[in-house]
Amino acid sequence: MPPILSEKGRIDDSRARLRQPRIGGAAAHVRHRAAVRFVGEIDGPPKSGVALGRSGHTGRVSPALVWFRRDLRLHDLPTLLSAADAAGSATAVFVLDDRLLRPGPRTTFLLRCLRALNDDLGGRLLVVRGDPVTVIPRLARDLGAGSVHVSADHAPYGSRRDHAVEDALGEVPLVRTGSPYAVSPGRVLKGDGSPYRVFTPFRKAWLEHGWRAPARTRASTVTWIDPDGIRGRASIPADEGSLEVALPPAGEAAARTRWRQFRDDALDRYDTDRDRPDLDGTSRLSPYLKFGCLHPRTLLHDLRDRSDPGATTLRSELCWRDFYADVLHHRPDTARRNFNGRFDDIRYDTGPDAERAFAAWQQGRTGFPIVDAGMRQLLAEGWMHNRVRMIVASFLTKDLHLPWWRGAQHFMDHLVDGDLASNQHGWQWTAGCGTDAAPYFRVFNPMTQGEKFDPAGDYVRRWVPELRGVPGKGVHRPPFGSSPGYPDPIVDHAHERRVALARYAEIGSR
Ligand SMILES: Cc1cc2nc3c(=O)[nH]c(=O)nc-3n(C[C@H](O)[C@H](O)[C@H](O)COP(=O)(O)OP(=O)(O)OC[C@H]3O[C@@H](n4cnc5c(N)ncnc54)[C@H](O)[C@@H]3O)c2cc1C
Repeated sequence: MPPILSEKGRIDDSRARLRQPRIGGAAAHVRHRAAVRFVGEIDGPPKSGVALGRSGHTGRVSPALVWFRRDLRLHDLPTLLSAADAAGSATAVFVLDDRLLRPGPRTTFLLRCLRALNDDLGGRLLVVRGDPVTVIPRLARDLGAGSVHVSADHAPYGSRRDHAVEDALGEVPLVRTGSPYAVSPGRVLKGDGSPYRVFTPFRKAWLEHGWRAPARTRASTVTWIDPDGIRGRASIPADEGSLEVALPPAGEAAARTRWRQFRDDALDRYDTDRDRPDLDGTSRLSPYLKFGCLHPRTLLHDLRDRSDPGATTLRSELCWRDFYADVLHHRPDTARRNFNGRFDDIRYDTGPDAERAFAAWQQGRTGFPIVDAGMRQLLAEGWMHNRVRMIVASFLTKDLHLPWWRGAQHFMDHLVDGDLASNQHGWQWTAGCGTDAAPYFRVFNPMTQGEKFDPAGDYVRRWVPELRGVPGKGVHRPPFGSSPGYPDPIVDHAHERRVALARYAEIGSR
């Protein structure tokens, strides 16, 4: 069954939903097969290379445009089914949108993923630079495209942009199929139609809602048009020479390899190891999920027969990702503002001392070893372990009394997986002002957190060379002045905890 289009090409999933079972239901596979049969390749043997020219389907003459954004893969990509269903051939396009491409490790990783996608498409990725609102309609016109196919973007900028593109396309429909989430934002609602604000009931409803089976797609699902000679074609920019961040290998093949490795070697222990920054205990799939080199549905499908603690915990973590996207979808203002407006009145530190403290936090020179290790890992790898993200965020907001959004901005500048929904709400959760927030009185003690989750001190010694001479877990409480080059603590944690609680009490009574 083809995607069902309503006015202006928006997908009306409600009918499709009724007919499609979820969580790997067999009928979902049948649908995918039926949808692309005229292309004749989805279940057949792979062709050598990427198919060229017309598929032989004569009923539809206009080619399609497949616009890649946060879905830089070819497997399990429903957009390809919708394009194959709509047209005999398609142009694959990516728009280098300067509003999103700030120099930094995330952009470098994205460009590497684009190169990998281009290779997977046999060099047939059309890259253009500019504002998608003008570029996409111009391309559609130039190429005589009958439809433009995308995965839906639910983030504030992306959804505004897509509505503007849709308006500028006029008669040519923008066909949204799927999204970067297992369950698209806005789908899981309470009985009264309102959104969830608390994770645990959301997860229950999310599990009951379920997700579709993976879309059976590959490069040859669509007959790709050679973009050579198309007006405005740009090349994929070269890597920044100065980048000193150690990035993971980019692209879909690397993502799938990492997933298999994690699933086969570490998933069994994930529920216990995931809080240990000294171990390689988490999947490190977040950069791939960020750019859609891998879809969470693919992972959830692989986990479908597993109810062991490791698989159950991973399913739950993937649900957090969907939850935060859902929260941001319903409350786009929370990208910049407190989810809980009561926190608008909290007092922050300002002035030169506060700025010095912020700089020390950014550079990993606070004198709190686990905080400094995390901040240095962020600068070196563009990634930080989840437990340590919580510790450094708690430290910034509750020990240094600085606003969460300053820390969130620093994270967005450096994280390869930097994602508005997960980042802003991860910060708000820790600061106490978010949905489902940690109680405001929970102030992480960086020393005891370090001793508990980095019990032998290996994580700290890896990232803070000045402390390599301090053995065992003593590294979390180095004696004052004992390690040359390493700063003494910039604040007294016990005192700052009391200050934080007093400031929370002030807003609590208003
Ligand atoms: C202050 C703060 C900021 C954060 N910023 C981001 C961000 O910008 N981008 C981002 O992807 N994650 C963010 N997270 C969530 C989490 O830290 C990362 O997703 C995780 O560390 C990525 O490593 P992993 O892939 O090995 O995770 P795993 O433990 O292997 O988890 C698998 C996947 O589940 C999802 N996931 C796991 N935990 C969370 C969570 N708490 N919230 C949302 N999704 C989760 C991620 O997609 C992750 O890749 C943030 C958390 C905090 C506390």
